[in-house]
Amino acid sequence: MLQFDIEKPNEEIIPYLQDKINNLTKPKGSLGFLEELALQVGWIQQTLSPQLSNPHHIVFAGDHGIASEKVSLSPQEVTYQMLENFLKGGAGVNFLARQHHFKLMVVDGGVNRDLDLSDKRITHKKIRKSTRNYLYEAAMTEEEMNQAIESGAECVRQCHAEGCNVLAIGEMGITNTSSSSIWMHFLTSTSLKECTGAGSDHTGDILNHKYDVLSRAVTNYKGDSSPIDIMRYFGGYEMVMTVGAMLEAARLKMIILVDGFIMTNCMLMASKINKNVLHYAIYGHQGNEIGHHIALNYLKAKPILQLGFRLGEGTGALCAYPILESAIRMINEMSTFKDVQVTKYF
Ligand SMILES: Cc1cc2ncn([C@H]3O[C@H](COP(=O)(O)O)[C@@H](O)[C@H]3O)c2cc1C
Ligand SMILES: O=C(O)c1cccnc1
Repeated sequence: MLQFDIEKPNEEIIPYLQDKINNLTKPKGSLGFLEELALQVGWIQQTLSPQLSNPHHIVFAGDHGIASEKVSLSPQEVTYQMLENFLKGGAGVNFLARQHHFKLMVVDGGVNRDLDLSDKRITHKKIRKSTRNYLYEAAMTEEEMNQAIESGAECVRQCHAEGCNVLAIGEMGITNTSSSSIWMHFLTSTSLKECTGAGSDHTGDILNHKYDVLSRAVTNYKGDSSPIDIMRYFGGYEMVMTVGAMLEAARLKMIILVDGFIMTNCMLMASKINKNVLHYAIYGHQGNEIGHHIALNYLKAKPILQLGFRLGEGTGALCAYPILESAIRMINEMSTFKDVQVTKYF
C-alpha cells in the first residue's frame, strides 16, 4: 500500500488569520461561512493572503461488474456514452467547468470499452475493462487497487505541475452509488439500509432490489473488514483513483472541493488511510441521495450548498466554487478598520 505523507497545516497562523478577518470593516462574524472558508484556505496555504490558482476538475470514469445485477436503472454502457459526452462538452459537469474556468481532465480508469489510446482528450489510466462482480468475488485485486491509487495520484501531480492549487473531483460509473453505500456502511457502522438510496433512478422503483443485492454482497463478503480491504472488494476503479487523488492533493497542500454522495464516501475512505486529508477538504454540496447527510455528519463536514442534486460528475463541487472565490476576495479585498475611517466598537 502506498504511503501518503500528509501534514496537518501549522496552527500558529490561525490567530493571525482570525485577527485579520475580525479587523475587516464589518461586524465580527457577519460574513459567516465566508469567514470560515477564508480561514481554512489561509491555514492550508499558510498565508494571510490566500489565492486560488489554475483550478482543475478531474472526472474519473470506470465500470462495475455489479451492473449485471441491475442495481442501476441504466445499463453499464452509459458510462462510456457519458465519457463521450464529457469529451463533446455536453454533460452537466461541462457547462459548470466552463462557467467557473476549471480545466477539465477526463480519465478512463476502467471503462468497459477499448478506447482509442491516441485520443489525447482522454487521460488513459485504464486498469481493466470493468471491475469484477462483488456479489461473488472481489471487485479488484490488491495490485489493481494499488495501481488505481497511484494513477489517481499521478493525475493530481499533473494538475499541480500546471500551477493548480484547487482541485475538484467527480466521477462517472454506472452503479457506483452501490459501492459508495457499502463503503459507507462498513466505514461508519451505519446500517446498510440507511446508506442505500435510489442513486440515479428517479423513480425509486429499483431501491428494494438494489438493497437486496447489496445485502447479499455484504453477507457473502469474507474479508477482514479493514478499510483497505473494503475499498478493494467493493470499489470501483474510478473511486479508488479518487481516493489516491485526494490523498495526493492533500500531500501537495491543495484545496480539495468535494462533490456529492460518491465523492464524500471517497473522502471518507481517504480519511481512513490518512486522517490529515480532511484538513484540505471543502464540501461543495449536500445532495438528495439518502445517506449523504449521514456521511457528512460523520465527517463533521459542513457543505456550502444544498441544491437537491443527485448527479455526481463533480457538479456540486463546481457550483460551490464562486462562494469559495468570494471568501478569498473577502480576506484580500476588504478594508480593515485601520485602513479607513470606520470606528470599531467591539
Ligand atoms: C445519463 C447519466 C448521467 C450521469 N452522470 C452522472 N451519473 C451518476 O449516476 C451514476 C450513479 O448512479 P447509480 O448507482 O444509480 O448508477 C454515476 O455514474 C454518477 O456519476 C449519471 C447517471 C446517468 C444515468
Ligand atoms: O451525490 C452523488 O454523488 C450522486 C447521487 C446519485 C447519483 N449519482 C451521484
